[in-house]
Amino acid sequence: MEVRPLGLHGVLELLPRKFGDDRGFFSETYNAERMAEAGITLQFVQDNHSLSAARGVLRGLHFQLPPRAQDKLVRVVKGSILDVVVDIRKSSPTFRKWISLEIAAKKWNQILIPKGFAHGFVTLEENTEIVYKVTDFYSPEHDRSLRFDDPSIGIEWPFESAAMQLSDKDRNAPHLDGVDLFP
Ligand SMILES: Cc1cn([C@H]2C[C@H](O)[C@@H](COP(=O)(O)OP(=O)(O)O[C@H]3O[C@H](C)C(=O)[C@H](O)[C@H]3O)O2)c(=O)[nH]c1=O
Repeated sequence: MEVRPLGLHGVLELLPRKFGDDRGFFSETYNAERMAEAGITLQFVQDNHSLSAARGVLRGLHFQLPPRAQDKLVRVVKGSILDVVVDIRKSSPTFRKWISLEIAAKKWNQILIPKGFAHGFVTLEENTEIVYKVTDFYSPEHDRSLRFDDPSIGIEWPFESAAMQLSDKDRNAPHLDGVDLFP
């Protein structure tokens, strides 16, 4: 498995091996030993799967607060997304900084997002499906949303705001200065 550091410390792009033949392909999409060899010893407890029917569906920015914060390992099994990660740790030298990465079934890449980061994505194709592992269970009481177009973060999305489809929760999420964050 290839591991590529991205522009925020601890956020990694992972590329598992894919064995193709005339039947199709086989890939170990998660292997704890391969992860440990890369210094990643997270214990995932829940798998999630979402389908977004349209191109331009934006989900996020979401995170769970401590003590129920989640590390996430995200991949796309159909279609493609522009994945966005924001550092929301007030004491971090990269607080408010964001990075984006295209994750696509065709690229077979994944992104590892540690606790302390808000996560969101916008779909680049219709009928995009993402599957992801998390290191703590869903806790509505600790689930938080952050405004995707907060000017104090300045995320450059590939579509105009009005052209993207969001849940009411996400469309009306608070800005950074109105959300409980990580210390
Ligand atoms: C996250 C989650 C949600 N749900 C229920 C709660 C709602 O009734 C329904 C849809 O939830 P939500 O609108 O928060 O789903 P997304 O907008 O896809 O949110 C996710 O997408 C962003 C990008 C993330 O990084 C998070 O993992 C997650 O927040 O599923 C559950 O039952 N378990 C869960 O773990």
